[in-house]
Amino acid sequence: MDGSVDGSGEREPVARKIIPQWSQYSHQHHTHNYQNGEPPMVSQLPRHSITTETCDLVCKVMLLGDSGVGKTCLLVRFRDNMFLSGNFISTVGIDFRNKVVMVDDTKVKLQIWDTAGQERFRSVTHAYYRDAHALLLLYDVTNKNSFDNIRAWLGEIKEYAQDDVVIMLLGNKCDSQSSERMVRREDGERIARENTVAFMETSAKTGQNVELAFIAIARELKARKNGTHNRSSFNVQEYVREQTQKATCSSCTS
Ligand SMILES: Nc1nc2c(ncn2[C@@H]2O[C@H](COP(=O)(O)OP(=O)(O)OP(=O)(O)O)[C@@H](O)[C@H]2O)c(=O)[nH]1
Ligand SMILES: [Mg+2]
Repeated sequence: MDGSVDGSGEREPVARKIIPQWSQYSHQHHTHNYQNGEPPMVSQLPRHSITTETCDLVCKVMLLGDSGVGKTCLLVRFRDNMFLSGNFISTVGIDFRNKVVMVDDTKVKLQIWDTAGQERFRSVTHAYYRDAHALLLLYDVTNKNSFDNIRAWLGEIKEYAQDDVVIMLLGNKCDSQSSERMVRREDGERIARENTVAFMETSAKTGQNVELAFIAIARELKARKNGTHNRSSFNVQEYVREQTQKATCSSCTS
């Protein structure tokens, strides 16, 4: 992998100063608590307050998908390299974490917004789509319904997000036993192809492809920023395909 840099436990200072009660999850305490028990209003959120600090690029990435598909776990795996096993505590409203990654010589800050998959929070999360540079749309390979809902999610994205938003479809929980699997990899590939979005299967539990998903997004956004985004220079779908094939090949030979 190309040098992902963890913030080494460094907390995101600007956001935390503004609303220190946020983002209180940890391995033992996986909760999403908001002031007065309510998700914050859009205007209270720090998205415009996050400075670029010493980063060359700041990208806003949103995690979307049905409740229980593993959005929070994916974020925690990426940010803290941990897996939140045990009781499932559904996200309330929206939450975020920052992580800085290196893409070649560029320091990219990913501001990752973890949304609640539950229907009742949809109107809260819709308000954030328009500012997102990239969307990671998850389904759970052991939950057919979460896959069937992908078309509806893509419809919402079309309605609320920017036209040029980068979308990546992720079939999460690919660590699951084959008897539990309800969605074949080919089905994920097909719907991604039909909608011209990148695709891979991930596991927040084992970490498989988690870093790759975020790094691919960072690479794509960097290429766009540099104005080098055209078919010949960088294509996120091809990049993901190549990288996942490489990973498969090396695990076959090892
Ligand atoms: N086996 C397996 N279980 C996972 C994986 N990712 C998440 N889970 C489990 O799935 C459940 C839901 O995970 P969450 O990350 O909280 O789901 P979510 O998408 O954030 O759900 P909402 O916050 O309600 O939208 C938890 O019990 C996790 O332990 C995975 O990759 N593999
Ligand atoms: Mg969650």
